Amino acid sequence: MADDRILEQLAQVLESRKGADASSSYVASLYAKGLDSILKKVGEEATETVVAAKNGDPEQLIYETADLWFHTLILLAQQGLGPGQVLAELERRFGLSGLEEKASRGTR
Ligand SMILES: N=c1c2ncn([C@@H]3O[C@H](COP(=O)(O)OP(=O)(O)OP(=O)(O)O)[C@@H](O)[C@H]3O)c2ncn1[C@@H]1O[C@H](COP(=O)(O)O)[C@@H](O)[C@H]1O
Repeated sequence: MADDRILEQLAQVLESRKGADASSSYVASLYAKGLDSILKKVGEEATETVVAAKNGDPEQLIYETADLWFHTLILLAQQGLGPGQVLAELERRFGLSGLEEKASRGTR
């Protein structure tokens, strides 16, 4: 089972890359290229994720989804946001749907 703190840990690394040397860090090089380049990568990775799903290849789908999540985290960081805010929004929706209560009672 993967450690679900990885998103926050990765977000900390992404934050630390702000102002880092672009020649030694992929993330810093993407920050240096600016928002449009980050958005282009997010779009590409989303397309590659769709293709992986259409190909019916689970391993490729996991790999491409990781690329998509990673580049989305870079986008959030560049915009001064982080995964905590997205997770809080998902948690809020989960609570609104009533599933949270049912899950805690073990009756889905
Ligand atoms: N998770 C990743 C990660 N996933 C993908 N990539 C890089 O993202 C780039 C683009 O990925 P693609 O799949 O699109 O590869 P590509 O199409 O061949 O590359 P492009 O020509 O499109 O740039 C590649 O150079 C990958 O190495 C990543 N680079 C870094 N990380 C994490 O980010 C941390 C900080 O990285 P640095 O800033 O490089 O130190 C690392 O410790 C890792 O944990």
